[in-house]
Amino acid sequence: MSYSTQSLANLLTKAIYPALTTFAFALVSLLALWFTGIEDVEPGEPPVVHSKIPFIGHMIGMLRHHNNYFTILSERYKGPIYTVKTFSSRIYIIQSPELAQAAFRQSKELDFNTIKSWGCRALAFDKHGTDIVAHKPQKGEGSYSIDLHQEMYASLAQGPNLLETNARVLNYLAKSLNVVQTGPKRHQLFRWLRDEYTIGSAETLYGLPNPISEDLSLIQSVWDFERDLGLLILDVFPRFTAQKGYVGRTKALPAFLKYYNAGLSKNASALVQGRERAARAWGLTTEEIAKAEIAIIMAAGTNTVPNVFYMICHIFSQPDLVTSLRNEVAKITSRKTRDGVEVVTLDISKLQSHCPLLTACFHETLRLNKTGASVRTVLNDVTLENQYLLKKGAFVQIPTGVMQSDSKIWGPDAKEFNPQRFLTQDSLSKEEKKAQIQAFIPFGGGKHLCPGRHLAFTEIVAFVAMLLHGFELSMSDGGKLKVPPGEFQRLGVASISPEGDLDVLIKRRKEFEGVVWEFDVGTA
Ligand code: HEM
Repeated sequence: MSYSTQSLANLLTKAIYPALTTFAFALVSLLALWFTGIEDVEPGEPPVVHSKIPFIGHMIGMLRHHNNYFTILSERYKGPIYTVKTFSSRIYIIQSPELAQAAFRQSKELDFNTIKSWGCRALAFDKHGTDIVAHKPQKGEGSYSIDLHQEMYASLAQGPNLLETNARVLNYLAKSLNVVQTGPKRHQLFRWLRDEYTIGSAETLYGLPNPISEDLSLIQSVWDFERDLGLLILDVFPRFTAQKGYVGRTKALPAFLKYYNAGLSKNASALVQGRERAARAWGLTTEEIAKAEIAIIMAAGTNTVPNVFYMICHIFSQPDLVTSLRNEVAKITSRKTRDGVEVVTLDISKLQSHCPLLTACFHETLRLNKTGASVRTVLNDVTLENQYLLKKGAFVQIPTGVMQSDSKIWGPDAKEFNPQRFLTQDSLSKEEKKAQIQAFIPFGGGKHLCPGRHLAFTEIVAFVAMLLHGFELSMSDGGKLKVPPGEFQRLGVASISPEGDLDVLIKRRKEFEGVVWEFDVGTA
């Protein structure tokens, strides 16, 4: 044997063979653990649900199926909670309504702020702003996120501020119906609602003038930002990977900056003024305040519009339902002549008490259409309901769509639109009723339950009530409205939008030609 052959043999025996053997042993052990299901989860942690491809399978599944991946997994695993492992990180997926509510209650250990601080990447915050948002206060200490939470929840809670906000948005929506006169108006329904609600929300939240009223092309920017939100949070070359969202946020910034620099926020709603107060108190700059606002105009519109769209489609595709609802709505409207003009007023304070079927249609739309998930991070090891160990650093995910369409909870017609289910809950057993109440989570839950839920109810239900009372809606060929299929549910999207738009005709009902519509929002 020559010297070089000898040293190669030495190298193989001394270094490469042992390394290869160790590697092969590790691989076989990992695969054995994989196939026996005993991966490195601790006793007490929820059971692991495997992907078909070891290690990277769940990652591929999420990239391929986005939100639908959790529906696919729920068909394979029916238990109350399970663990999904991707490399070294774990996600606990909750499928039981009772555990979901328990998780919402654990707001100290199961934290929402970490997720929110990721939003800083989507908003292109630098280190200064991110540090202020992400700061975790010690016991007894204050923070920006605590103050912001207080300001937002106080401004949108039932009371004078909310009445004022309701009045602003409904005044705008009444205007958009008053322009529909005797002849039918043709609209792409989703596009029309998207534009009217985005302009209306901007007027409501920021007053006049505001960045959107000054440049209507920013409506598209807000919706592009929402579409690319997941990719903007990932923040990997967003200029190329999330082109439209990137351009949208880049365009919105100077417009909001101009608004704040001109002192126009003195006209804003209590919500926007409260956000600014908290931001300035904790040292965020005007540029950072302006950067953040695209997220608020997005939060106000991107759930509202798909839900008002599908509520209208479900209702106007069923003529019998339209008749029943018109009877309800007629009870909360009045007609008077004022200064020679006939005015029809809808009293929104009576919506819930006098329109139970309409309210049930709202809930049923949210049940079918609100997807996405509430996500939390585990700050410290915690045991949920004295049973399931959740490890520090993991994620908890509560998939709304899975919970709200589970036939074990909602019955065999769980995938169908049936508003009656919300009117007949009292006839269910105590356990069945409790499961439905706990599984209905369109607005999330616990400390972070959506603060905009009262506003959302009013702006959606009052608008649909007026549309029912005073207008006919049909497809452009005169046929009754269709319910179009929903589009692919991208990760990060919270409510399902339609795959395409609906070409519709809107016209006044004969008996309401020439009247002026208005909403009575009540007084504090
Ligand atoms: C149908 C309409 C709406 C739906 C379905 C909806 C749903 C949600 C959900 C699921 C969350 C997260 C809760 C959690 O993870 O537990 C949330 C948070 C939030 N929503 Fe809404 N929302 C709607 C309308 C609105 C409106 C009109 C506003 C008004 C500005 C708004 C403002 C917010 C804000 C500021 C948060 C963050 C709360 C926090 O930081 O703790 N939402 N919403």
